[in-house]
Amino acid sequence: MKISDIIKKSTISSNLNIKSNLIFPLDINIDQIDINEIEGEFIYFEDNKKIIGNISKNLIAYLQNKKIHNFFPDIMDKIKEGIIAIDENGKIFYANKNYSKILGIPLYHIIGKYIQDIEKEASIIKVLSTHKEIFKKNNYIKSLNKYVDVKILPLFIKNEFKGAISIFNDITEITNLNKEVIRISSVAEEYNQKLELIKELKNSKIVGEDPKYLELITKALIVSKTDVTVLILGENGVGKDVLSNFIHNNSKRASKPFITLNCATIPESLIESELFGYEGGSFTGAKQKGKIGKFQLADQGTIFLDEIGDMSFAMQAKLLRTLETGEIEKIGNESNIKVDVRVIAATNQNLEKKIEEGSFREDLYYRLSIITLEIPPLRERNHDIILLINSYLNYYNKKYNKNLNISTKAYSALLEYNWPGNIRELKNCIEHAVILTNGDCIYLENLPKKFQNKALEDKFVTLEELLNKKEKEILLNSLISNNWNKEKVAKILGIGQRTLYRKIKKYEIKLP
Ligand SMILES: Nc1ncnc2c1ncn2[C@@H]1O[C@H](COP(=O)(O)OP(=O)(O)OP(=O)(O)O)[C@@H](O)[C@H]1O
Repeated sequence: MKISDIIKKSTISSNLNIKSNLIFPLDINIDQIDINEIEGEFIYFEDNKKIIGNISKNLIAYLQNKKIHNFFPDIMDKIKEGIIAIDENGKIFYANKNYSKILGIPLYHIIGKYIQDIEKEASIIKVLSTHKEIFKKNNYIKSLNKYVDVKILPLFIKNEFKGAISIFNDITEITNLNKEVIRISSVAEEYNQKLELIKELKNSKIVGEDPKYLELITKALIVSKTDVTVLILGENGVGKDVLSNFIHNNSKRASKPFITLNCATIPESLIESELFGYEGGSFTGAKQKGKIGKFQLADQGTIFLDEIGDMSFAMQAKLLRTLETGEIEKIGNESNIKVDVRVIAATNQNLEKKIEEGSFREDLYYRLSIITLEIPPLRERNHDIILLINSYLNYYNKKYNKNLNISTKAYSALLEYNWPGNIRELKNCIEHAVILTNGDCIYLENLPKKFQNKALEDKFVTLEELLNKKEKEILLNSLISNNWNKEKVAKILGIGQRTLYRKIKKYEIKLP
């Protein structure tokens, strides 16, 4: 310890007539003072030939007795920072225990070695030439995959450069925690965007009782209990998104994120960063903070890759690698990151045909289609059309604060329609009608134009077709308005119950 560190400086009158053997230079080390030669109570110190303060002999004796350098290694080992000191050539002459613990290298591998041989890119090496201090926050040490806050100070003795000391904190845990916080808040952001959709899904629930559809839901329920990759096939608007949500919600991952990526709406150039993310500053135009990809957002949860048929061939290879290794390659980050994600993909395209054409990878197809669920189009789920009309009428009545019924004509028109846009089209059509209808009933003219054109086409059918149509309409009308009570309907229409059943079968009327 130096005197200059502990003395209170003040100019002392030179009239004191101090003996010269009581005066020492200010930069002297405590241990260099020979206490036995001192007679008086105080020892005086001078700087530039001026006495600038004194310290009691007792204090000097006490400090000499304590021999601070004996405690020094122990103190240094007890602080949580890692410390290393090198001489002016880079040779390591000191490292505390925490240095060895943080870096996972035993001290005997460090002391006496050159820092240049141990960590080629260590910042302390720079100080050997600049003689300037360095403070770095959140410094990434590549070889150890650790983050540290580091202070590096040059060491001088009598203005001569003698080496450098580096003091650093391991902040890997905090950094990782921070990353997790950022990831979670990105998930929350993603969820916020979907809140409206989720609200709607909750209210509308899954509707479907058609045997084909029920078989599909049962299969989905079995599959949901496993982690296997699922490929959902089906035309636009049949409910692929709904089904993948259903699988996630019934899986053990239900409380974890469900993240969606529509491969058709993301430009080819962005899809890799959307899926895998990138490190800050890894390419021109990259955000400073970097970006967390959907795979990382979905960690422990499910990722839904919609319109997978639109993914580019190059991207398909990267996706396959992730599916096979369970790791992602973040752009700008050399080490791969492990993720635990269940993958559900969907498409309305014929992937086998795409394989033949050479635009879809066969190996990816087999990896994705371990389980394939095909959703039947709405036109093949006659009975579900009725259920969906009723369900959406209910839903939109509530939403728009109305209490509308549907006229028989409008009902028949909806039932006979071919529904190329499937459930989405039906849903939109009911919403359209509910919004535009004043009064208490939705009539044919309240439906979108395409249904009215269909009604006009009726003029060109044969008499028999027209009669059949009318008969079906009357039957349906009676069944609906009598709550599907067949006995009552047969009575009202003046026909036997058997005849009624025959006609129901003939006109393929599905009973609820
Ligand atoms: N079984 C169902 N019961 C009630 N509503 C459904 C059902 N299936 C789908 N829907 C509704 O139909 C609409 C279309 O569904 P979804 O988006 O899941 O279809 P998709 O097949 O994924 O469409 P796309 O091919 O355009 O991606 C949504 O509004 C959804 O709520």
